[in-house]
Amino acid sequence: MDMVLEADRLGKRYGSTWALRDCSLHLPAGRIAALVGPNGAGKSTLLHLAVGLLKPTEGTVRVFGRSPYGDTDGLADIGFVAQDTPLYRDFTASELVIAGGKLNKRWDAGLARKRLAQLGIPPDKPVGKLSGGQRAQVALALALAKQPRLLLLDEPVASLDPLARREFLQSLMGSVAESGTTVLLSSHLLADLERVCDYLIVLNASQVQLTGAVDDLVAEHRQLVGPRHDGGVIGGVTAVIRASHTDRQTTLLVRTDGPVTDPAWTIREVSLEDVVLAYLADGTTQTSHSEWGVAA
Ligand SMILES: Nc1ncnc2c1ncn2[C@@H]1O[C@H](COP(=O)(O)OP(=O)(O)OP(=O)(O)O)[C@@H](O)[C@H]1O
Repeated sequence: MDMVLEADRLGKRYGSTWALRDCSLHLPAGRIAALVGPNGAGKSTLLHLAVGLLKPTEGTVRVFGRSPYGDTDGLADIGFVAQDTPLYRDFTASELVIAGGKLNKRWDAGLARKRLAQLGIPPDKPVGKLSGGQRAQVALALALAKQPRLLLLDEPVASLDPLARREFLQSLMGSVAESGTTVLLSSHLLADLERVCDYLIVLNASQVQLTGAVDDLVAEHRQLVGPRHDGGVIGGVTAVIRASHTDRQTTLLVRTDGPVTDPAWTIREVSLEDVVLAYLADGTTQTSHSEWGVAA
């Protein structure tokens, strides 16, 4: 399997604060990957390291096998839309399309103009006077015109209303399906991500909590509900990710490696959102594996 992005024990420190620590992950080619985590988890830091805007403090990151920091040639393959879609606000969309052609070796100005026309975005109005949603679409059109092999988007839909979000994500999916571009997209909007992403990276407090193909992750996790249970081996369960109790009942979100056959438990399938929220739960609700004597 071709890997587009590989991080090995990657870390970035600002003064005494680790923004990202011990981050090891890979992103296979052709995926649309969701990068999720609470505020301050390290998502933007990971994206900035991947595009070469930051130098790792420790460990390595490789994009298409190259170390991005200082590698200006490698930039031709990477499209990046930073948080809040920074654009030159006095420029019109048409002017930005022309400027992009002068700054990039590979540039499909026709594609950008066609996208903007399809979306009804006025080409001759300064982008600073467009709506937030229109600006996000201009930024995406410019990033796609670059024909990147990897597209990094930092919270691209944060400022959009639900309809604009849906349109934005649909147009993104349509474009990358045609081109085969790999996408890594950070967002807090789990329901949106569940619709468009087939790969997941969960960061929390500067560390990777979970990574893998969405279908596999959803299939491997289950919710168990049963009589109050304060620990012990459960056959088929490799990890208890989250446990909550009432006086009589215990609810667990677990990772499995086979069927859970104990009839004491009612077993339910989970959504991607259930899985992500369980991994993001704080230490007071997360249960260590040893406490549960998890079955090997
Ligand atoms: N330039 C900087 N100087 C000092 N600390 C920074 C800097 N940039 C980020 N940090 C810190 O690094 C940590 C990770 O920040 P980062 O912006 O990567 O998080 P994030 O997951 O993108 O957050 P958000 O969802 O709020 O955008 C935070 O604790 C943040 O305060």
